Amino acid sequence: MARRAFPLLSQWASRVFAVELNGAPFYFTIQDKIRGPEEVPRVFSEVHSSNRCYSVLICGINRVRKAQFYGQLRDKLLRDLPPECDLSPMCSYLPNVRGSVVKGYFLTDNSESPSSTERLLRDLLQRDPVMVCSYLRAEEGPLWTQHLWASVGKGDRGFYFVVPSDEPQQHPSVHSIYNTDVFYSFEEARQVLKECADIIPEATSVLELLPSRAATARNKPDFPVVVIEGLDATGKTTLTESLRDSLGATLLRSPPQCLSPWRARFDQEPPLIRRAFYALGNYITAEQMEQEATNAPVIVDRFWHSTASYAIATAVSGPVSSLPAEGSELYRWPSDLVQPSLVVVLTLDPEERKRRLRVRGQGKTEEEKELDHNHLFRLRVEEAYRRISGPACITVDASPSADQVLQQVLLLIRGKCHL
Ligand SMILES: Nc1ncnc2c1ncn2[C@@H]1O[C@H](COP(=O)(O)OP(=O)(O)O)[C@@H](O)[C@H]1O
Ligand SMILES: Nc1ccn([C@@H]2O[C@H](COP(=O)(O)OP(=O)(O)O)[C@@H](O)[C@H]2O)c(=O)n1
Repeated sequence: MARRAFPLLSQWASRVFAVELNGAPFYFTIQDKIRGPEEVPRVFSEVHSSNRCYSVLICGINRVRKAQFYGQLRDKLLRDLPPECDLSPMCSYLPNVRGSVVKGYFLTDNSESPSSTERLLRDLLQRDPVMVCSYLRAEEGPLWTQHLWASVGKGDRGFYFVVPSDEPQQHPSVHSIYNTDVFYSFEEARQVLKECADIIPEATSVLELLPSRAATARNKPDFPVVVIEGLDATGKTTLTESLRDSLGATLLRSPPQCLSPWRARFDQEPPLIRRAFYALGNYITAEQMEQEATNAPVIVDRFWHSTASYAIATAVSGPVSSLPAEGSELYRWPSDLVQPSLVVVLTLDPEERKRRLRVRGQGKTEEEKELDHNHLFRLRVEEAYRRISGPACITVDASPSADQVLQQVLLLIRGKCHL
């Protein structure tokens, strides 16, 4: 077993394992002996007793490499495993220990013989930073055992009984959102791009466009800065352009225009890198906001609410209740990011939003496609929008006509920003 797995092993028996089945996590843990009648965890209860299951967890310390390898591993397993093998995302963590989450995949092999799957997994273990376990039905009784591949250390017999684990209060991914999916300072996001500059040449170009540090908020901008937020097709572009014309305002967006050549490239990257890119876009826009607000009101199409809400809603799965709890520090506005005077979030009935999407008929990001067919994801994004703390934020129903929405938002801006 790779040396990189050793830190993971030190508290192996205290770990909880979560397997994602049909968009919801199922939990199990391990014990070295059976202490009484135990149930079979849901993950295993429907697996035929003659079949095998496996987990492949990614270890190592280089976070950029691990993030990229997670996607590559999925592609490799989908390509090379026998078709009778089912693949589900999984993770393992130490309860309440931030940074203890390791990610990987859970395989259920329904083929006649496990030999080709095992050959592939042995190969992976030799070459890649992974930790592999197999799961077998115990000879007597319905219980399953977990077997760590390769010798583990003195006194460790390398197998455990698999038992159900209580559902944790927080979705396990919540523990790894901080400065991985959502960045809370300019330096944290910039550091990620620095770390990937040798494997993604475009990162250097983005780094060159960045301000030398986050713009320090001046006491009060001369003119108000108003951010318009909302899901795709809620009418942000329509509204922001009308506001610009009505108020003689400057219109900005995040990500800013200067990042356009690199956006598609970073959209292909895993969350760690993609989110750092969008986070840095906000800091570039923040600098422009500060400059422009000395001359005229500023309207901004998307800002930190989008960056944080989409990231949090993607990191967790399942219903709205799996989001970080209301009031969590994960919804806290970064202290080094300029706060707008007002944030307006446009909301729209899902059917009307779909109709507008159809009328517009443009290409969408993968995330926006996901929003379309995943009702729960849409609800999570909208709820995360609501939970973000920091600048004043008002929700506006965007279903009336474009002019009525404009008039309502103008009234709000005049009332709240004394224009
Ligand atoms: N209030 C409105 N009523 C009806 N249609 C609207 C309204 N606002 C925008 N639209 C239309 O809906 C589509 C999406 O609007 P758009 O401004 O591009 O949304 P976004 O920028 O939020 O993705 C466009 O075809 C636009 O003309
Ligand atoms: N400030 C921003 C803006 C967009 N984004 C990401 O970009 C996607 C939406 O951007 P988009 O260009 O499709 O939005 P529209 O302006 O077309 O509605 C979301 O999936 C977010 O993940 C972000 O993270 N931060």
